[in-house]
Amino acid sequence: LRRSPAVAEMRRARRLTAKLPHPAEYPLLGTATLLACSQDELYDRIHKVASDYGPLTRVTLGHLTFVCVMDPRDIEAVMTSTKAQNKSLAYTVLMQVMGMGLVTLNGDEWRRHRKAITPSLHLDILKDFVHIFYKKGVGLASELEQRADSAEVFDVTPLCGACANNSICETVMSSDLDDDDPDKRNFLSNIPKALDHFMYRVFRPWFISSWGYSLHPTRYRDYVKILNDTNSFIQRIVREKKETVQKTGEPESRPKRRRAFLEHVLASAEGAALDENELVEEVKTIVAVASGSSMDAIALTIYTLAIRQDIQEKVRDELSGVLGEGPGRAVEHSDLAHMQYTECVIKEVLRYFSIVPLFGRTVTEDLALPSGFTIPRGCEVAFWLPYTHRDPKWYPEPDKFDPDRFLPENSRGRHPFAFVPFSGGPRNCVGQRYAMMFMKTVVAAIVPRLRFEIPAGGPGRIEDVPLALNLTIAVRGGANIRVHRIRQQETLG
Ligand code: HEM
Repeated sequence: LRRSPAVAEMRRARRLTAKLPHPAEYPLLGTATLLACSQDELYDRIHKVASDYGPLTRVTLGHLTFVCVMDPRDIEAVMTSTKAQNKSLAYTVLMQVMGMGLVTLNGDEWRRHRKAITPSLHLDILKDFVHIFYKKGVGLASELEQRADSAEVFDVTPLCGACANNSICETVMSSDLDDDDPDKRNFLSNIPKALDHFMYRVFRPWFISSWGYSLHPTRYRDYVKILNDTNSFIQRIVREKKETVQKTGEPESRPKRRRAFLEHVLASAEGAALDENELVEEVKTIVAVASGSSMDAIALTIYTLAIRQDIQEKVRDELSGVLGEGPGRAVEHSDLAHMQYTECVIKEVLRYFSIVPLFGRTVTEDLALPSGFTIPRGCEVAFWLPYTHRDPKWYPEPDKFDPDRFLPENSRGRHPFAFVPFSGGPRNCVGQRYAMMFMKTVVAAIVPRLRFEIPAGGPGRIEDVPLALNLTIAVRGGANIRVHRIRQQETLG
């Protein structure tokens, strides 16, 4: 675990950042009182602080000093600097929930894990996952069709969560896990609960240490049970897979198509660098980070299409051109390159909503930024993407939802770090290609089959969608929609 910086260093960091614009700070707690609110209010509160004091702001939480960096030129300097490759101290809590894997590790440990994991997320391996993504997308479509028959209004997020979680379980852990396995069901339902605990603690410094959290007995009991159940389920899967590989020489002898990510790691020379416990931690990390982000990205894409019927129709037109009329044929990997407009819509969703909006680093040596300020060592850095992704300097009319911004001719000249939904530099998202393939395939499975609509009383404009922050972004009050089956003659014109 990382230690807090020494007292002298913390004082220096506080002193040297004092001139940065910042909201009111109170003794001992700093700005924490401003941020200790419900998750429903959190997004708006942080965004107001960023808008009032950005693009370079100081926020203090207890003894920690954060510099919030929101200009793309400064973001690039931090994300690519060797002085800022370690994660923020706030990740100490995340480590307990997610495991000691890529998201939370630092230094040589992180480098060793990244080297062991990256080859098993290679394009050649991901290509074989497309048929699983498609199968799960069709499963989501049939769940939605049942709601179409009853004409009900419902929150689409949990269904997207089930689709994402099942895809991840099958592609990351095991392709032969039964959906009715009670441990698997318990595991999947625990992921969002674990992340809730994280968000609750991270903005309440008095709950950050385990001892502090144990003073809240009900929450703490629930938290410990979730952790124990999660660990034992993943241990079981890793052991089973390892035994199979040792006993039968699998997965080398098994058709490549049916292998999950974990089996690739176990079979690879690079993966041998991780022992069984490290592998458990890594799987825990990947499942946790991939599931919430993929769920919210799909739910927000559907919600956006429900609000913007014109964009929904354009996506459907493009898909019928690629896959054929009606539901079309099954998506193949080679089809994805022909879904240019669909990709632009997904990228605009990632810009507009910044699915993982907040993450951070720590600065190990003084770090000079292009804007002129030097971040003192011992400071934590926070990135708040909703500010960066809506900066009018890079996105004219930033509050307008416009997928055409991502056409190649309209992206020219934009700073590469003005669009960082997957972070950037050496610690970027290792699953970014997986995520884009998953989202495109699921959209291609559902949009030809169903029409999405916002019920009366819902937001008429994307600008009016209220957002909640729970590590990832979701629609406050639920992504409530209504769906209709698409009849064949409608698509035939
Ligand atoms: C829409 C979906 C996704 C979004 C928006 C997203 C975004 C991000 C962001 C912003 C980070 C940096 C976090 C930080 O610095 O603390 C990150 C890291 C990471 N993501 Fe993703 N992610 C997505 C999906 C996935 C998927 C599907 C996987 C795995 C298959 C994945 C695995 C990871 C891992 C392992 C890291 C840590 C990388 C490292 O530090 O070396 N993510 N992601």
